[in-house]
Amino acid sequence: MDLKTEQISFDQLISELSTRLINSEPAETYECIEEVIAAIGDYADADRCYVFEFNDSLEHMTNTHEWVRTDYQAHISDLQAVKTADLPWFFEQIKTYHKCIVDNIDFLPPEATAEKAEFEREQIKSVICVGLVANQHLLGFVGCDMVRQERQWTPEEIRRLRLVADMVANTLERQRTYSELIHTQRALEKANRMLQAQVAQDGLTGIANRRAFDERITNEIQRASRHKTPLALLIIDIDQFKPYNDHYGHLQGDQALKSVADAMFDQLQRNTDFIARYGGEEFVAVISATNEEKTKESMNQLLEAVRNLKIKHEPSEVEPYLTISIGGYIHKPRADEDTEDLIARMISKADSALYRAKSDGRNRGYLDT
Ligand SMILES: Nc1nc2c(ncn2[C@@H]2O[C@H](COP(=O)(O)OP(=O)(O)OP(=O)(O)O)[C@@H](O)[C@H]2O)c(=O)[nH]1
Repeated sequence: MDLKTEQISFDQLISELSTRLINSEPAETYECIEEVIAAIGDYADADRCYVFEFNDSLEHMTNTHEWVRTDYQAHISDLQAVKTADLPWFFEQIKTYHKCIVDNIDFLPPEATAEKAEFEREQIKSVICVGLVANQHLLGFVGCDMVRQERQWTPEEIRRLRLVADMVANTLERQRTYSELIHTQRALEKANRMLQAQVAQDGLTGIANRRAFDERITNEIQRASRHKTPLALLIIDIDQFKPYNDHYGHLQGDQALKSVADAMFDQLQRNTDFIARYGGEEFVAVISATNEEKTKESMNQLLEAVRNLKIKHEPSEVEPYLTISIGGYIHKPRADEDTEDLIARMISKADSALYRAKSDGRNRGYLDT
């Protein structure tokens, strides 16, 4: 092949490879670079062709891609996180001139003793490396080794490797930007999820708030209507909480509210049911796919869980410890029922049952159907 024909065929190869890199998905970048260095190594008649990447502080370099001619030894596994300070002459060449060209390792300058030892270890006779620079950042280098014989690298070969280096550098830069973008996107999604959770959470007790309840009851009514299963709504109110606050103070009142919320939450968690703070010292629970018997059982468990806390309540006329009263309503939603009307009706029915529980002495639960 004469020089002109060879140049044309190389330019064609570069053009094909760069098209492939440009069109590659970020996930395919790694494989694409592998293909590029294999094509270049083979085309340039080198024995090895590789890419190294620096870490951000330029303290380490890692061999990320390697192509090796058949029967020659690969070195990628022993060239991971190599300290740049261990090859100071080489690193200086790449950093300052963005290239390091060695035709014959016997003619390396005296200060390159570490480099000579490393080249000998890898049986390298000649080597050429060109810096990967994108947006004025040195990302690494691409290089070719000659093991078979020495080689005088021509200006044309240096020019070609520079083209390859620019192509790889831009691809890596694009990949980094993409990874940063993904990272930012994940962080944003996480922040968003946390915000959403906060929006649905009661600040004092940490359980769901009224807003979350509104959403949940709507969904549960629609689900119960589709599955034709009964749904129970409970309103739970702490007994004689005003005298509790008056006697123990508002701060201790807050503490008691948290303990009651925790105990009820733990109790209902087992049934994958839902409890929210409805406001003040009032809570609301939704028990799905249930029946009268199971709902009464859940109500008794809630009453018992709060009694078992044994939170002292001296001024109470009910018990010497904190208790709750519960009003419930159980209903099988029909497809023709308006969800909003039904929510209002369920709340009102549960409220009436609660009123009766309070009137009959508190520390009890009534369920209406
Ligand atoms: N510590 C504290 N108290 C609250 C909070 N929200 C509401 N309360 C108090 O809860 C008490 C509710 O009192 P009432 O509605 O009169 O009812 P009660 O004393 O519990 O009596 P019964 O419900 O009839 O048993 C009021 O004193 C409110 O100040 C809160 O976030 N923290």
